[in-house]
Amino acid sequence: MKELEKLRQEIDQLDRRLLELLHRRFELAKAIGEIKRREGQGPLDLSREREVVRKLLDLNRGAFPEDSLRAVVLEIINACRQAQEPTRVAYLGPEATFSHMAALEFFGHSTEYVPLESVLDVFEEVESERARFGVVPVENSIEGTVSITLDAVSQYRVKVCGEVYVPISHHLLNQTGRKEDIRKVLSHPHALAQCRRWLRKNLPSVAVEEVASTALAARWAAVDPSVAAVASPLAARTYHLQVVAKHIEDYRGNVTRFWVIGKETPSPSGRDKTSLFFSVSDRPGALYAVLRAFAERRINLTKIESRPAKSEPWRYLFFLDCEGHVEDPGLSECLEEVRRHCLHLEWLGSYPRGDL
Ligand SMILES: O=C(O)C(=O)C[C@]1(C(=O)O)C=C[C@@H](O)C=C1
Repeated sequence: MKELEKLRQEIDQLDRRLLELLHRRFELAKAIGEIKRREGQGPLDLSREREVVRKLLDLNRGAFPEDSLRAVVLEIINACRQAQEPTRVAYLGPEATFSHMAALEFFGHSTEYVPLESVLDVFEEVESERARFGVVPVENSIEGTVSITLDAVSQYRVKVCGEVYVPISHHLLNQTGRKEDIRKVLSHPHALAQCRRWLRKNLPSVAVEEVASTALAARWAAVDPSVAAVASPLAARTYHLQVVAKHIEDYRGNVTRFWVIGKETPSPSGRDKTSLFFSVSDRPGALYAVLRAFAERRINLTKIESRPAKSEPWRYLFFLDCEGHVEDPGLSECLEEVRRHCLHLEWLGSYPRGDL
């Protein structure tokens, strides 16, 4: 037998074994689902999921690429969780936005997705429990905070229960893949801003127009041959577009952080983050007293940002993210002290940290 045939036979045998193992894993997850239902627990245990992924990544000594291993394992867990209870997830649509990519990364392909028109629609869908989770952008490494998300999280009765980082890379897409056919370029203002130099250099006389999302631009390009969209590779696949040019952003290392919002709190995973917001009285040292409480306990802050309180001019809400889980004794004691220095303090959630 030829060597190639022999190797293929071995792969076929291994694939059959993988399939058997997948079925067995699926049955075990269903049995766990039954126990959770009897005990009145929801199917999702984000901390356990992160632990399963981390254990396998730690064990990975072979040549199989880490990114691919992570994607395969997450997809298997997602299918098992979906078998326990179908999960409806809302995201900032339309299909093929970066929020959609974040949702797919977190919840996999076997989940029921609801694309919605605005960030507030996603919050409303989750608050009213029409969707169990929502995925919204919170911060971009170049453009900064998505203020509508911070404002909404302080107003709606939802919690932050996860985070996902998605590398942002823009492609120029149209129906033919030919630059000469382009009369107009459409995209979201952030995407256009991130590709401004490239567009000016490579398409100097072509009109550039802003639309509500990169995915909407791709939808336009799919029906108008004179239009090109600045959008994601997922948009190219979803709307059957050709790539005119890849990675046209002016800055590399562009990443967006997304929040997963819902009504549950993952248990501590050992690698968590906590988000909160607070207001302090208008006097010297008020903010310092809050920050000192974290500093004295050596609790690392990963972000702090102020937003107008809106109830009164020149009053602010401070949004803060720190390392740790609200159930960690050090952090819970810290928050007790912080509360004494604040006019108002609200905990927004503790969740496993996303992988950068
Ligand atoms: O361990 C559990 O609690 C399970 O339900 C199994 C499992 C998995 O497939 O590994 C599935 C869903 C949960 O979110 C966590 C893990």
